[in-house]
Amino acid sequence: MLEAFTVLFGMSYDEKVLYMGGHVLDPIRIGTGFNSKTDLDMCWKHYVKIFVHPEFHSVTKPLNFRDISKDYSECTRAIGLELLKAIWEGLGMEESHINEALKLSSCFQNLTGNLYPPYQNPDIKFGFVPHSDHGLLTLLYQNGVDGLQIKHQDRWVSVKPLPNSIMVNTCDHLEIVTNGKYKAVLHRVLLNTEVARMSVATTIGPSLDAIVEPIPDLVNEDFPAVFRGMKYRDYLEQQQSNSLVEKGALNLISCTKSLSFSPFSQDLNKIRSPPCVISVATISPLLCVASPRLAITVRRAQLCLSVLNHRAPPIRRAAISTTSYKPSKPSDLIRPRSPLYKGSASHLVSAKGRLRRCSASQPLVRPPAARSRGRTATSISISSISK
Ligand SMILES: O=C(O)CCC(=O)C(=O)O
Ligand SMILES: [Fe+2]
Repeated sequence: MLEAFTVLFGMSYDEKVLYMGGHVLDPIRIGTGFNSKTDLDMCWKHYVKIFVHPEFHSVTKPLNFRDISKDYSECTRAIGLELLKAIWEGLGMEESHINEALKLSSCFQNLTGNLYPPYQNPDIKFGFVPHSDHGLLTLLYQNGVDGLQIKHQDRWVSVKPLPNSIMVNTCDHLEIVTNGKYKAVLHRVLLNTEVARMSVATTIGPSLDAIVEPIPDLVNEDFPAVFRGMKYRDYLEQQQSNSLVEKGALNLISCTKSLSFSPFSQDLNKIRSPPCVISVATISPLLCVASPRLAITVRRAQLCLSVLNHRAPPIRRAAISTTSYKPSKPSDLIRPRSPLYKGSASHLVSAKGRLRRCSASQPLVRPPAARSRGRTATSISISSISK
């Protein structure tokens, strides 16, 4: 898949311009930064974003892109849905019940190729600014170049790309539907001055028409709903149309009242009025596999309280280890080809609305997977770190 995106990024401006500058809900978009209209100077990257489910879309060139991306999307969707099943089970929730609430049979899935050309400029720090993803889970494949970091216990921690592995990030809608039991993981990408980084991210979310709110089974007196319901399509549009500011979109639908946790209920009663924000992600909930404690951080201005001792939902391990991404087409990403990307110029980098050329003459580092002919991606690393 990386290879197909590499060819796509390397195509001429004329071939790509068709997909540039559209609406955030257009099924195929090519651009620069996060949202070309709002944050040109903040994210040093190019992207291709394609909606692949419930309707499958594809660019027409490169010619093999359609087949490869269809195959990749189907495999990763199967993994994502299997992981979600394990999560529902761990929380003691009825699978059918939650699938209905999120309308998962017509779940939304997008496929994003990210290209971060090497760059050195003291004014631009990030390939991708700190953010959380909008969906339920994001499955991420990287080309082996460092840069990705996640926020863990208020510190940014580098996540080493593991060869042949897909990393899983928990996203905003998992936090919403589980009423904050699972936290969307904050992540960012630092710029690399030497080599280009590439990643393929596929996010699986509820149906675009689902109005998502905390599932009633997880709402009670001790844990009142921490988010308001919102249609996923509206959330997506809002999140994608604005600058990404950490968990800005999620915070907008955070409830600011009725916080009555013990043992801090007294303190929390004092901070019922806005702008109290609950559930800033300090721990990726999937880290619960390793850590049985889930921290919920409640913040109001400078005030931080930690509510601990909530038992973390167990993950059904079998679900994680029995499913893996197996490219079924020989043309897929693991086929070696050297170098992946050479000498061509990309016109995609723009600043303040002007398109300017960016030479990407440095070859991309070959993904570790490419070195081992015929190997499949066999492991899934959960987005988190072990201490
Ligand atoms: O390139 C990466 O590793 C991260 C990409 C990402 O966060 C995203 O596409 O949402
Ligand atoms: Fe992301």
